[in-house]
Amino acid sequence: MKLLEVDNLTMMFGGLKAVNDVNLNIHQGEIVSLIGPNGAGKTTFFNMLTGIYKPTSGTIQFQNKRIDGIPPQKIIEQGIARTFQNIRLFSHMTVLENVLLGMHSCSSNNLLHALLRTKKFYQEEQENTMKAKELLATVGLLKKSSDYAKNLSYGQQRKLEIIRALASRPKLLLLDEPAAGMNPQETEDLMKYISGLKDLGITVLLIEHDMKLVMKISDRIYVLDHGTKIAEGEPSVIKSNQAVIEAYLGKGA
Ligand SMILES: Nc1ncnc2c1ncn2[C@@H]1O[C@H](COP(=O)(O)OP(=O)(O)OP(=O)(O)O)[C@@H](O)[C@H]1O
Repeated sequence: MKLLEVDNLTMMFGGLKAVNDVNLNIHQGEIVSLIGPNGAGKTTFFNMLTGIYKPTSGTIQFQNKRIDGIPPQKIIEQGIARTFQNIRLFSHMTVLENVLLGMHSCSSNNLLHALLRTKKFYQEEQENTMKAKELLATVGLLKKSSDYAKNLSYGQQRKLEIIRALASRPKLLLLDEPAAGMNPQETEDLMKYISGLKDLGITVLLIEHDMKLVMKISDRIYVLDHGTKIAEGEPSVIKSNQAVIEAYLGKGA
């Protein structure tokens, strides 16, 4: 089943076509990577998928419903969550609180229940805490639940970002350079973790510069260069694609 279908997506900033007429689709259960040199338009593409930017033209359908141009919060509610290139945790809150915040973005607990501190509110808080702890355990962060997010190592903060995104129970998880700044062992662990998300029914779209990781983990890869899609296919095909090699290494490569 097609989970995400993007047709002719374009984003202009003044005269600059940051994303130029891009088509992309993702099937349920796939791990798809979006790669390309610096400035290729990858993050702009994510920003359109998550409602931060309204596309200049083109359409985005998620589970057969148009989502282009709708606000970020509504997109989370539809089942798309993301992490950011620059870590965006609440550094003066605990690890557990950061995950709970991710949950509240999809919680049925409305303001009234929270204000009145109803029984329903407490029940839901308890359930959320349990689920948050279960999620933290999957990346070895349970014992850090009460630590401030700012006191985690860089690799741990990246993991926490992923857990916070997963807390909203997404069907599609967008990861923007999750391995940036990680050491080789942390990257290896992360790769296994992302692969494991498939078994939980989570589909992944990944922006990543670590080519070893991308080639190992991806079912399919899309390549952007200067906003335009220059290649798509399985890792073995992308590896030997001349346009891709030139985009990364320059003409004559
Ligand atoms: N808000 C904006 N206003 C103007 N130009 C922008 C804006 N956001 C991005 N751009 C430009 O759009 C182009 C694509 O940028 P984008 O950040 O999407 O690339 P990227 O592939 O994610 O790059 P990187 O790998 O370096 O993160 C760049 O030329 C960038 O300067």
